[in-house]
Order: sequence, then C-alpha cells, then structure tokens
Amino acid sequence: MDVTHDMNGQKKWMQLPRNVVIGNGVINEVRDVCTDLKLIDNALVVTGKSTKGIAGEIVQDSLQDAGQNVELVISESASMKEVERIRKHAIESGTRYFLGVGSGKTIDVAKLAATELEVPFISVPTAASHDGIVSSRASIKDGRTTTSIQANAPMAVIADTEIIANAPYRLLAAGCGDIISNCTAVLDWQLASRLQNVQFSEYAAALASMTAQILIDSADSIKPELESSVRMVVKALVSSGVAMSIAGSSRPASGSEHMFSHALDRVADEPALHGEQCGVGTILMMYLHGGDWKRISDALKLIGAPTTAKELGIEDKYILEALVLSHTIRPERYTILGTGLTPDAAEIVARKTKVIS
Ligand SMILES: NC(=O)C1=CN([C@@H]2O[C@H](COP(=O)(O)OP(=O)(O)OC[C@H]3O[C@@H](n4cnc5c(N)ncnc54)[C@H](O)[C@@H]3O)[C@@H](O)[C@H]2O)C=CC1
Ligand SMILES: O=C(CO)COP(=O)(O)O
Ligand SMILES: [Zn+2]
Repeated sequence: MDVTHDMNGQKKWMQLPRNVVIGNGVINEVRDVCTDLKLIDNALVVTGKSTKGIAGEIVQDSLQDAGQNVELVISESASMKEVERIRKHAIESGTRYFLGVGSGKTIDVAKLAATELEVPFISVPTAASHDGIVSSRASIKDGRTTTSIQANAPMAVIADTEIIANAPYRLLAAGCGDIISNCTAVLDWQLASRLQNVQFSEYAAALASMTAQILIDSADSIKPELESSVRMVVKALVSSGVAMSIAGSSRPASGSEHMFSHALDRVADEPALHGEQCGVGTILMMYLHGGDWKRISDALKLIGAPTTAKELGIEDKYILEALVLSHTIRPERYTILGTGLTPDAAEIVARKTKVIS
C-alpha cells in the first residue's frame, strides 16, 4: 500500500520507486539498475508484440549478457485472465523479479502479477502515454469495465527518451492530457474535502497541480520527435505518480475527468487513448467548475492532443452518454459531477466547450 493512515491519520507509509532513470540510451543501464537493487537472477520480461523488438529484447539480451536467466513473454491485454496466465508462467519458471517493457497495458499486467507474487517490479516504458508507468495502481479490464487496483509501486523506472521519442507522437500527446487532468482532479478533491471532509493532502495536491501548470505553461515546446519534450513529459508523469503515492490514492491525478474517460471506455465502440479522453474530460469538467476551460483546450491544441469528439474519433452521442453516466463510475469519489448531469445539461456543456458541434 502507498500510504497507510491509522484512525487519527498519524501513521503514514509512502511507497515510491527507488531509482528513476531518464535519458538517452538508458535502456543500456537496465543491468546496472538491477545490480543496484540486488536483482541478480531469474527475471521475467513482460513485453508487447510490437515493443518486443523496440525494447523487450534489448532488456533480455543485456541481462543475459550479465549472466542472468531471463524469460520473455508477450502480453498486451490487461485482463485478470492475462495476469493469471503471466503469474502461472512466472511460478513455473522460478521468476524472482519482473520487468514490464512496453506500453500501459503491458506494464499493468507485469505490475499486478509481481504484486501478487510479492516480488519486485521494474517499469521500462516505451511510451509516455499516462502516469501508470510509475504509479502504484494497475488498471484491469473486465469486458468494458475497468477497475483500478492497488499494486506495489515499481522499484525502478527506466525511461529511455530516445525510444519514447521514436514512438508515435499521439502517445506522448496523450500523456500530456493525463498530466493536465490533474487540474480538475485537484479541484474535485478540494471540493470533496470541503463538502465531505475526505482525507486531503496539501502536499500531494500542490505537487499534482504544479506539475500540470508547468506543462500547460510549456505547451508550445512539446513537439514530435524531440527528446527534450519527452524528458519534460516523463518528469511530469513521475511527479504525478509521486503525488499519488503521497496521497495514498489516485485522487490528485484522477477526478471527474477520469470518470468521464472510464465512462467513455464503457459506452464507445472504439474508445480513444486514456490520456486523450482525460484531456477532453478536463475541458468539460473545468467548464463545470466555472474555471478557465479555454486555457486547457488551448494548451491541448498547442500540444496536438484532441480537444473534440471528432478528434477523439468518437461519435457525439457517446460523449453525451458518457457525460450522463460519469458520476456512477466511482460513486464513493465525490466530484463536481455530484449526483449527475441531466441529458440536456450534458449537451450544453459539450456544445459550449466545442467538444461537440
Ligand atoms: N496503472 C495506471 O495507473 C494506469 C493505467 N492505465 C491503463 O493503461 C492502458 C492504456 O495504456 P496506453 O499506453 O495508453 O495504451 P496501450 O497499452 O493500449 O498501448 C497503445 C499502443 O502503443 C504501442 N506502443 C507503445 N510503445 C510504442 C513504441 N515505442 N513504438 C510503437 N508503438 C508503441 C503499443 O504497442 C500499443 O499498440 C489502459 O488499459 C488503461 O486503463 C491508464 C492510466 C493509469
Ligand atoms: O489514471 C490514473 C491517474 O492518471 C489513475 O486513476 P484511476 O484511479 O482513475 O485509475
Ligand atoms: Zn490517468
């Protein structure tokens, strides 16, 4: 668990990654990181179909060169069945630690399997598409429903900026949407703290908000194929992950805009990327908060992230359906959505913010 509180809120236990390595070519430092963490044998590399050739095999070869036994397994769908398959594979091959090498789904499966087996996990993202690359949560899908499960934080995060800069730019822009969503997540958290006296951390909220503000202020310098942009986004994702660890929940980085994204995952035929949907959700929820939604929309446009249903590739009717459904996604998490939007109110917010036209 990230943070534990006793009944008086006096006891805290924050779980953070020990090594965070960001830079050009740092994939070649995997074995040094493992040695530093005393992870010296029986690794299981969990990677994706396309990310195997991009980074999975580099990690495998480099650990094998250091004399380690290393197995490699492909995993892309983040379901409990898949976690179980990987967990069984790990037991059979005597795995002592996991490396998740790839995108969000691959990392989540490796993270949860490692947590269940109580062995260390190292995150090696090949894209900076959301803050799950560093967080202590795993999102697992069951049909169209996604559940966010508490897991152990990675022992280390190794983010090679050259590899991430060569990934499709859409993934990096999505990562920016996930960071910018901290703006409304923190407003929702403050609201819940005022109205329902929920546990609130000034430090976690300040860190999450500041991270989003820095990115919004630098929006014009986030560009495709630039390692400087990748560095900025990865550092922001790490900061968001740390904010969640301080809070002991995803509250600083997930509010009503995330509930909207989770609702879209349920209703849309073909949902967009998590971070893309959260970015559009932030525009909508900032409008509901009475805040500067145009500033959010302008920053996303500068970055090249979607700001409309059309750019998300999702029909207007699903945006409206998701807006009306959002408050039911996580009823225990109070947000600006309150007891929900009526269909006509949903249409007004979506039209005024130009998410639908
Ligand atoms: N654990 C957590 O806290 C969080 C987890 N999630 C979960 O993460 C998942 C979404 O993750 P995403 O990364 O957005 O999508 P994804 O895992 O579906 O990956 C998107 C695509 O990017 C490709 N890709 C990755 N790196 C690449 C590279 N270097 N070059 C070419 N292609 C590359 C992958 O092969 C995949 O086809 C969802 O299941 C979502 O629920 C989302 C947010 C937070
Ligand atoms: O995506 C997240 C933070 O960016 C995690 O949030 P959830 O708790 O909504 O899965
Ligand atoms: Zn997110």
